[in-house]
Amino acid sequence: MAAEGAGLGFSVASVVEDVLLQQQGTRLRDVDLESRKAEEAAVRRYEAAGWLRKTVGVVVARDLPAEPSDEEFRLGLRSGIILCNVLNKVQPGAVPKVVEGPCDSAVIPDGAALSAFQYFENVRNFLVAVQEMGIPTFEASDLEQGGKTSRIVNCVLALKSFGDWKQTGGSGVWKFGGNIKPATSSKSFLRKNSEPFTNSSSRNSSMNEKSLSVLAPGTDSNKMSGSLSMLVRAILLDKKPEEVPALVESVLSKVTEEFESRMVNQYELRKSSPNDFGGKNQLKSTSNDKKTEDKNIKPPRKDESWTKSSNEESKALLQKQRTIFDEQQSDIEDLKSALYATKAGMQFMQMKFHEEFGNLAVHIHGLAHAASGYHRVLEENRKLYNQVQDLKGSIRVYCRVRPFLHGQSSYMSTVENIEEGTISISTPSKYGKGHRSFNFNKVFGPSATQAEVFSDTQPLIRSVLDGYNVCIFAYGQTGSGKTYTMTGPRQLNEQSQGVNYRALSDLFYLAEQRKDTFQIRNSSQKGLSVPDASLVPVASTSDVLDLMNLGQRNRAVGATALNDRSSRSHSCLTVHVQGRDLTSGTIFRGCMHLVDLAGSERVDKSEVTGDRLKEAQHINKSLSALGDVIASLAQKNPHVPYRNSKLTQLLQDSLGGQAKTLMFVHISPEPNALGETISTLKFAERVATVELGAAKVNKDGSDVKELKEQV
Ligand SMILES: Nc1ncnc2c1ncn2[C@@H]1O[C@H](COP(=O)(O)OP(=O)(O)OP(=O)(O)O)[C@@H](O)[C@H]1O
Repeated sequence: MAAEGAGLGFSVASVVEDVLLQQQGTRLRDVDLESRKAEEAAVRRYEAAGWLRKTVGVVVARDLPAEPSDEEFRLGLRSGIILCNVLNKVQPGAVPKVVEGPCDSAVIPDGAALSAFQYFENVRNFLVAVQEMGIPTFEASDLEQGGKTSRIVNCVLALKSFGDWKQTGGSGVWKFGGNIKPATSSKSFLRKNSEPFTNSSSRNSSMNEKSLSVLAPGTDSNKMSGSLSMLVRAILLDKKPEEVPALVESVLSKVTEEFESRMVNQYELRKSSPNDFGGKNQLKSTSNDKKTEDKNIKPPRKDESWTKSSNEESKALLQKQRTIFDEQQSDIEDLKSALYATKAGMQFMQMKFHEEFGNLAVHIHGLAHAASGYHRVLEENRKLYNQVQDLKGSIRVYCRVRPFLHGQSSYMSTVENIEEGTISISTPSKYGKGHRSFNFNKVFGPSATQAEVFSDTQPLIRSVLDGYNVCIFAYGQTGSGKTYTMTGPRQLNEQSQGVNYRALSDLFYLAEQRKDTFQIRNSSQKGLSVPDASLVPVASTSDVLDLMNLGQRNRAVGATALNDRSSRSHSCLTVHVQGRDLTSGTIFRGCMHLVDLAGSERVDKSEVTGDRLKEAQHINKSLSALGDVIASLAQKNPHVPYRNSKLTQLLQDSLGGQAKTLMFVHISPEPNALGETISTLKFAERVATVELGAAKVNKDGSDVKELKEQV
């Protein structure tokens, strides 16, 4: 087998030869073999020399004999002049300038050194040129003594083959096969230019032995096969048959080892000289051994394709990374601008916030100022309001006439006339029919509604929240309508509700209205002056009414001649109120007494005896004491007899001072009650006269009217 890996730069045959030579040592000096090899080498050398002489002419090739020895061949070509000239003949212009040495005409003695200039220029230029052409080269040192002439011969014969190919028209692909042993030195020559054929991809394919023998007949392929056979025969000649397998195995092992070593060297060389990769592969030896070809060629192909795909992958990867980088860069820019926008927005918001905050502070300041002004006005209003109430009198007496009850319509009423604050009563006299008039703050006739009766009372409820004490009580003989005025009939509805409901309703309503400025709660600072009385916190009108019903159930009730459901005791409900002005912190305390007195009839009229008589006497006593207190207050007496009865003690804080007292005096229209009616009216008028007298200066209403308008 004489296959060559042209692209690898060494031949399998040469490897085998080297190994065999090493293996056999002196045995290879077999005379026959040596002579045969020498003969073959000489034939090739002569062929090369003959072609050189013929191509460059005898003048130029004067130093090269037609059949030179190894030394003569080396010395003849050592100046590089013949080589450059022959190359220019084959490939014109391949070596642009051939240096003709000064002693080119002189016979160069053996071993004499050429000028460095010639050596460097000519040989270098030649080697570079043939390398570019893809022709197997040799080492410059091969031209020196001890160099391998066979490689120079190979190069020349390859050049000859190329020249022949060109002379035949240069069609197709030039192929060269031979026992080429190109230089394996790390020294590489740069190509000055490139020939079209060297770029042919087909040049990268190795040739098979058939094409080699056809295109390069007579070259050393067949000879090498013969040479190897001879070598093998020589090695095995003196061996015993049993030694042969081990020897063959040893040789093959060595061959494999050497081959692999050279392969590795070749790869390393290519790796270190990537630019020469194509160039070194330009010259393709042929081989019939397809397997060997694949074995030799595939690795560099793989290497090349791998490098190519690796480069492509790297490029793709790089491109991808660049794209990602660009995208990220763009995202960063977007984020940056969003950040700036947000920042600007925040700053704007902050500025606006400060602005709004400043405006708010100004508004709050204004509101605070207005609020304090409002409270000043409110306080003023409160004072004026209560001043009006004072001018209206601290003790006000109202008279109410009960209508005839069912079945009494045939009676003549004792009430002759009612005119705002004056009531006229018919009185029998010795001289015929007479009448008597009584003056009060107001007189309500039989047809007056509960709402009308309460209308004058309502303003005083506000005074309770302003810290005034108010006492409302009903006075009159039994059955005259006291309970009706204070509570209402048995069948209650919104219209028939009495003073108690309305007063309490207003009180809680006003308290609810003032809750933002006043904190209002019921309280009792001084304690209760009535034993067994209880103080219960309440939050609404219904709470109070529940308590009133409880008290009503405990109230002594009995049938009398004048009222089948007569109240035989006083009913007193007191509501304590404490308010605090949330702005000024001022605390107001007020209370309201709602009193339904027991009947004021005379004992004889009510036809009571025994315990009832005692009861009536107690009632009369307390009412009498009340009359005395009120009379004392009205007359501005320095001493007011509060302690004469439990009733007056209970009402002490609401009778006198700044307290407002409202007395509803009730009379019955029946003639048989005339005596009690006159008696009641006389008592009531006594209370009212002093107040009315004080108020008379304002009777025309100018001052009161003016104050009302201010409020
Ligand atoms: N203004 C009025 N309109 C209609 N009915 C009335 C009026 N005033 C009183 N009455 C009725 O007259 C009756 C007696 O009234 P009431 O019980 O209120 O008298 P009183 O003064 O409270 O009696 P006593 O002192 O005995 O408790 C009741 O049936 C009541 O409904």
